Amino acid sequence: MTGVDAAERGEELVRLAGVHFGYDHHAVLRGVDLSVCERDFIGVVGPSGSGKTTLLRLLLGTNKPQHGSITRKPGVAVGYVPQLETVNWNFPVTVAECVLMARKQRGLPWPSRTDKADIAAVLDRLGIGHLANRHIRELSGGQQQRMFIARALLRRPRLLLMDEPTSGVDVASRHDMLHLLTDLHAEGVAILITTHDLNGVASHLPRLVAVHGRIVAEGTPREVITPPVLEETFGAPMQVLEHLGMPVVLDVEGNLTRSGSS
Ligand SMILES: Nc1ncnc2c1ncn2[C@@H]1O[C@H](COP(=O)(O)OP(=O)(O)OP(=O)(O)O)[C@@H](O)[C@H]1O
Repeated sequence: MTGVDAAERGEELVRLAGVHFGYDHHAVLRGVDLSVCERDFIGVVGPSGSGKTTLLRLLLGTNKPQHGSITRKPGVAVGYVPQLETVNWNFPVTVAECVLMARKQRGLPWPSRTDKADIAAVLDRLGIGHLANRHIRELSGGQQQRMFIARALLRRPRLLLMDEPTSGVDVASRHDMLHLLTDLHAEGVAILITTHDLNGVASHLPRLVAVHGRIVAEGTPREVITPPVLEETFGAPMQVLEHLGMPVVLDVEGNLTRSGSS
């Protein structure tokens, strides 16, 4: 990092250096150098299958690098919010029970009084306190997303990793989600999300990482949302205009695009 970056971004929480990772010897990410710092709010963009979720799991620690190293600041709790499509919604649990899973390592199958109070507080904070006893399947997509954020927050994370927090929700819910994440960031939580939405989400974030089997570019939206970087990342030519000081991505026909894959 440059001196300016280091001052603005704060101390490093996790650093990947020369990381390679693949499934069954099929390489997914190669030569990844990436730092996530205490004041970061990062969006990871790239087409489907480019390695975004794999990168999140490396940062979380559930994927171990085959080459290279991952250094973590000791004692940093990391919260993870999965992509909703990957969740088994038939699992017979209520919202409160699902959130309590964040504390399962404490060994008790039932919640303590402190657990109950903490769960109620975090669900209220996320505006879903009234849904605590509902089955998880009965929630809307936006509410399910909030439930997983509640579960992640119960661990009091310094770093929150979220896979596609705005996919499949309407514009108002997307707006609410970005507000919530901005508030958490202002409270001192470092945030890294993946997104396919270049115009609605990525261009509003302070820092972006473009991924396609490797890190193609990293920096501010103005540095990353450029025709050469987008073409290298998404494999398709795109135009970039500027509107109210922010980049706006259009496909070759001049239509607004959510990502290179749509
Ligand atoms: N558990 C797994 N076993 C084998 N291959 C996997 C596994 N998870 C992911 N892959 C493969 O690794 C590649 C990268 O997947 P990853 O989920 O990281 O991509 P992504 O950028 O998050 O995609 P999307 O935007 O569709 O969520 C893909 O080719 C995928 O099929």
